[in-house]
Amino acid sequence: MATKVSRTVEWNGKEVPVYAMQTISFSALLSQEPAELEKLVRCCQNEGYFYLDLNNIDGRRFVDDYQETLKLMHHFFESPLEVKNEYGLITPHLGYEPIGSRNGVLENTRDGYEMVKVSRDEIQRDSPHIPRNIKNSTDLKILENAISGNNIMSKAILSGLSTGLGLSGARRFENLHRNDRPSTSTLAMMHYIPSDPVHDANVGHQKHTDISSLTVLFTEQWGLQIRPPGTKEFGFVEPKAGTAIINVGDSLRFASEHVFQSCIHRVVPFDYSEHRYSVAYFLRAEDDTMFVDSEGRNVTSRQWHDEKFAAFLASPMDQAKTPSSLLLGGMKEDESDVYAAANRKPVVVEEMKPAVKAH
Ligand SMILES: O=C(O)CCC(=O)C(=O)O
Ligand SMILES: [Fe+2]
Repeated sequence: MATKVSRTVEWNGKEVPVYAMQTISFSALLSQEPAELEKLVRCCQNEGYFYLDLNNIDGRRFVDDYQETLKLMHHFFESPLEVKNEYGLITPHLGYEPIGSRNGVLENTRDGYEMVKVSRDEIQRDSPHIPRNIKNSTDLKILENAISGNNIMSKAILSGLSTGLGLSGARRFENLHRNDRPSTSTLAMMHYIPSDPVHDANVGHQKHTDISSLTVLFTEQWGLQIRPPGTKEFGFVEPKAGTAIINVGDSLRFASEHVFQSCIHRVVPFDYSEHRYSVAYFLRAEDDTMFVDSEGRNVTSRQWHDEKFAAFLASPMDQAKTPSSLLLGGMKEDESDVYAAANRKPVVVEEMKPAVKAH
């Protein structure tokens, strides 16, 4: 099925597609309406992404939670770097990553965002490990609401997919994502700094598929681009008020026996002068879930997470040596991507090491 382009926008000196995305109603999903479940299954099989419409009585609270999270993020990111680095990156799914911890979206750049992650397992502990500048009881409540709300949305989607595919009992996808089992599920809060792709050393977010089973993303700002299966170029995802952007990640692709599409995406500077904020919840499978990965290997969910995270953090040289099946979860691109190299004046970028704290 050909992917539809809803319109084009001018970006980087040319007209670029804005990809049309299906919308799934959270309300219809809760009632498991058969037509909605069929549409949901088709979205995951054909494209690997969709909007989740939260403009209804059950969904609006999650949009409100996102607004609260945004305020908390401003407070966190506007604190001095020493305060943020004091928390550091405790484990790959918990902690702070400063700007430039990973490769950027263009050759010879490092990334243009800082990120703080609070994991679902951590927020449930008696004294969770949380940065001290977002740790009062109001902050903890905001983080708990965001994590539980995103968990509820993503579980409703998993449940709809299981029913839509006729899976029962232990074969249902929810059964690989039980709430009381250890997992790397986490809430990632991101702040992208203004950047000019031609001159700046820190630009965007590298091309990848997500490690997760499902990603629930909130953002009000442009910048996210996807590369739908079979298309020849990246195009924008239009942010829409009252909706979350959902994409399938590698784990659900593997759990579906590689029938669902894991979404190839990246983040580019849209308005070069803008600070951009996004919140992604990564619902991940229980650590010891077994999958067959894109190379036919038997791996646990945790192993896939750890290997792919190491590839995310690897230097450009080391990353070039890892198979593309790791960064792209076995998804194929039809034609090579010219933006990454063509838009760059040759610059020398000092390699920056991520601030990973030993604990
Ligand atoms: O910031 C965004 O819009 C997407 C971020 C993303 O792709 C990720 O964190 O995996
Ligand atoms: Fe992503």
